[in-house]
Amino acid sequence: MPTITVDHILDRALMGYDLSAAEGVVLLKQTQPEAIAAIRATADKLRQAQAGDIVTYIINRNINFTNICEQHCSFCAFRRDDGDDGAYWLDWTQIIEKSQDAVKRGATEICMQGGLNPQAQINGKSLSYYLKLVETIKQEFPQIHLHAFSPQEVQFIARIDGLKYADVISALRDTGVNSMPGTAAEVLDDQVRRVLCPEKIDTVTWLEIVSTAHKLGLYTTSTMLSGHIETPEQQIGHLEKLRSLQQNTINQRYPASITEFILLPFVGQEAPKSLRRKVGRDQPVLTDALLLGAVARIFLGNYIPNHQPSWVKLGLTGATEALTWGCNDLGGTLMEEHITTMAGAVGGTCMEVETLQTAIASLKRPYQQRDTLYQKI
Ligand SMILES: C[S@@+](CC[C@H](N)C(=O)[O-])C[C@H]1O[C@@H](n2cnc3c(N)ncnc32)[C@H](O)[C@@H]1O
Ligand SMILES: Nc1c(NC[C@H](O)[C@H](O)[C@H](O)CO)[nH]c(=O)[nH]c1=O
Ligand SMILES: N[C@@H](Cc1ccc(O)cc1)C(=O)O
Ligand code: SF4
Repeated sequence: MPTITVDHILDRALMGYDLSAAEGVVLLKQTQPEAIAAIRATADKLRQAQAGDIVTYIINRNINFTNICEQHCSFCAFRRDDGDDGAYWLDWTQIIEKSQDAVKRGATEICMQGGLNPQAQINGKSLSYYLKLVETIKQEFPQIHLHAFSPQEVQFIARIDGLKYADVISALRDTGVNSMPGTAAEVLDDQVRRVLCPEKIDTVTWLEIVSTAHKLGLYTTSTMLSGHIETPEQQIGHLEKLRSLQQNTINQRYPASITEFILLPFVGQEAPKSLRRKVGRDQPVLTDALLLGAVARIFLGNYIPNHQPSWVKLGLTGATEALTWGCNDLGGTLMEEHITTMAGAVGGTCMEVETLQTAIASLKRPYQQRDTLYQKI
């Protein structure tokens, strides 16, 4: 594809037009340095117009309450069977201690997700267990924003208890969940999902649960697990589904929407052998993640203004570089990270506020602490 086509696509994007899927694929397939530089520059200009120069971060803590999981996603090094080496399930005291420590260290958010543990029930009800998790944190720390439970976890509860997704989400919201992570999206393509996560919810169900959350007033994030077996066409198909969902959310005037897009490059080092062998590398390819992040900004930015790289997966240097490829947020301090660290990620498990600030300042951009919904703090 001649560069003239790329220039034409980028010019139209700068004028505010939405990219078509075919145009998105053209951008992703570029290999010439000049074309890639032009894509980066366009993503950076759109970032400035859509989100401004300030780079945000959040003081938050991850709590992964258990890694015991009934599913077997082919990318996941975190899951264990009950009784396996390294299997864990936090008790209520540990949950309170971690929350207390988070609050003491200035966290405004707890980001909570876990494995799908069939034993996590109270009086035979999965929902009762999850509500107790929420209550345990919220009774002690009502001020903390609880960002919790992926669409897959919502479906797990609904399936076990025979409930509608809306009933599960309303109950979680009424008990103290304030927003939901848009994880379990992986790649929204059922052909890819058959290899990556055959036991997970399908594409339509992920979209349905996220849309239901918005209808019920819960903001969500959105993610993509990239850099494994997916094609450029499937990557763009994923972005197209997120964009349509957000457009519909806006058109229907739902009370909440997607706050941000987070690219999650696959870490293969300790991932189950079959996928790791198929992918053939241990760590993400930074240049691939940067280009895909830039195309995501161009493709989604009219509707999803905030884009975050993952310092856990790319390292802080890689994530800082992504701030010049369309990203405007450096994510959270996290305090602890297990999921990708167990997969062999090199980025670390915790960031000090000063470290994030120094990284942002190295680009001569201003920094600002935010809350989960991107309000300044
Ligand atoms: C581990 S799950 C936790 C919540 C719940 N068990 C679920 O699957 O929805 C959270 C997300 O971590 C990401 N993740 C897991 N393993 C990863 C890996 N090896 N590299 C990058 N991201 C990974 C996936 O995108 C996954 O949806
Ligand atoms: N929690 C993890 C993130 N990012 C989450 C953000 O810090 C935050 O929860 C979000 O911006 C909502 O405000 N990224 C990872 O790679 N790994 C995590 O565990
Ligand atoms: N970043 C996601 C949560 C997340 C957690 C763990 C991961 O490995 C990846 C993503 C969100 O805030 O919505
Ligand atoms: S990604 Fe989530 S559902 Fe899949 S195996 Fe890991 S913990 Fe379980």
